Amino acid sequence: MNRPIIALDFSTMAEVEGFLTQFNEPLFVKVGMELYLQQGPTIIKEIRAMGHDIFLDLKLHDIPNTVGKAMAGLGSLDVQMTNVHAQGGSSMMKRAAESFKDRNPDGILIAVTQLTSTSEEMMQREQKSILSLDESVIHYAQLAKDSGLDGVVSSPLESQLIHEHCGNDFLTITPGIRLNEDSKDDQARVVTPARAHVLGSDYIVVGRSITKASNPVGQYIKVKEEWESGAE
Ligand SMILES: O=C(O)c1cc(=O)[nH]c(=O)n1[C@@H]1O[C@H](COP(=O)(O)O)[C@@H](O)[C@H]1O
Repeated sequence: MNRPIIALDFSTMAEVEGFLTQFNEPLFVKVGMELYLQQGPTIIKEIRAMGHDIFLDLKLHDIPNTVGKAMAGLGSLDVQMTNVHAQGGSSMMKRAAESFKDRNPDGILIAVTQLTSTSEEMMQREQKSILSLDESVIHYAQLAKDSGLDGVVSSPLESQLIHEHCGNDFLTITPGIRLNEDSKDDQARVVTPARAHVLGSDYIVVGRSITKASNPVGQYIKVKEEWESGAE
């Protein structure tokens, strides 16, 4: 079972250090826009030096040339996973994959399908999509697969469908994870770690349930046990 990925949604190195030094094991952590855009590439070096694996989540979405060039930079950083937005299209994703894999052949490149903060009602009202949420996620997953990516980001609610359409080796990375007692915050499609296991997600991404807990290590262990056992 892959370790739960902890979203380090902090803005300073001091907060990151304060959080990570509580743990006595190598973690898989996510560095997102909030942290990377304020601390830059140094944060990657610092976290790698502490022995943790990194998912660099910048969700690149621009014209193919720009994303290709930006991915060349990210490919030179020592990260284990990174992502783009599938809505940027197949040419953009192909350029991203070429640039990233050229420099980091073992790195995992994934694409966001529909954000877990998006509901079906919102998708149809704001994106004017004629597809259902499931259809849209499958469409983008297939496009990402055909463009040479390793997997997609979605809610665990779509993991089974993605595996049915794109195969079991195509990775499903799933945020929007909440324990039963947690609030949903700004997420629309939420699932417990146990349910994500049952639905066949390959990775779960967990932020506030762990980072805002009074005992983050205890909460991480709880999430990990639920995720590994599939029982709440
Ligand atoms: O790409 C992501 O990681 C991502 C995609 C998505 O659809 N939804 C989503 O929540 N995320 C990220 O996953 C994390 C979820 O955080 P929490 O809601 O605090 O658990 C955040 O850092 C989001 O940026």
